Amino acid sequence: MKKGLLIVLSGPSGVGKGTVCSVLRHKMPELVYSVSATTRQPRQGEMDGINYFFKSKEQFQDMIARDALLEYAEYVGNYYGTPRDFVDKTIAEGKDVILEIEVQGALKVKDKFPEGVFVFLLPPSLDELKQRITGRGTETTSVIDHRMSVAVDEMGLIRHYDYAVVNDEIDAACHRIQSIVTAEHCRRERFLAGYAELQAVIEKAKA
Ligand SMILES: Nc1ncnc2c1ncn2[C@@H]1O[C@H](COP(=O)(O)OP(=O)(O)OP(=O)(O)O)[C@@H](O)[C@H]1O
Ligand SMILES: Nc1nc2c(ncn2[C@@H]2O[C@H](COP(=O)(O)O)[C@@H](O)[C@H]2O)c(=O)[nH]1
Repeated sequence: MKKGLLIVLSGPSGVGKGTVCSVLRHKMPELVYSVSATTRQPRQGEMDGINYFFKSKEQFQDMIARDALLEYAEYVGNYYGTPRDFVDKTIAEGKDVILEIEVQGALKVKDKFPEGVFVFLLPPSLDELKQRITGRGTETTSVIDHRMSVAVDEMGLIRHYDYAVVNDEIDAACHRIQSIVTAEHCRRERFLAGYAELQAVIEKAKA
């Protein structure tokens, strides 16, 4: 069976990964979202198993020891990781999976899964990025400052990605990502049955 795509949406904190991903999931219901594990405390309204699998540090370390994570990273004082089995199983079923993860983790996925599609979401400017993190109102000033300094380092890693998408307008950013997914499917089609048939026609014409 044809395997699904692994799409990795990454970028600095506050750029809008979560927002874009949730709009994208409405626009592309066929896209399967991978729920991460984290040791961070739930924010108001977040639900276990929906937003994250909320774990204690011991539970998270046990997942690492069991090799149950495709990747994990420590980010601003907490651990975050992608459960491996869900991703493997879903892709093997031919469904496209989207991961919404930070930059260190995305680069680890790239090592293990180079055929993935790596998309870096960019803010229109650093000022706008700070306003978005601050405006969300979920972090203290010191965490915001820490996330901003990490963001600047992360942007230097954009060259490792396949695509850069500016999140100026949510719908426009989603549209760009939809186009990328469509293009990647078309790119992979060239190795499938139609391509083999085309080769046979070319060989026959040449004979
Ligand atoms: N295109 C946009 N224009 C204006 N505001 C936006 C846009 N995209 C997202 N936002 C706002 O920016 C804030 C941060 O967005 P979001 O939480 O999705 O970012 P994130 O990249 O997932 O952050 P984190 O990595 O910290 O979880 C939110 O308040 C969101 O409503
Ligand atoms: N490496 C990973 N990063 C992840 C994962 N799940 C989420 N994240 C990223 O962590 C930061 C902080 O998230 P927040 O919910 O505390 O704001 C953000 O950049 C997420 O994209 C994961 O499984 N692995």
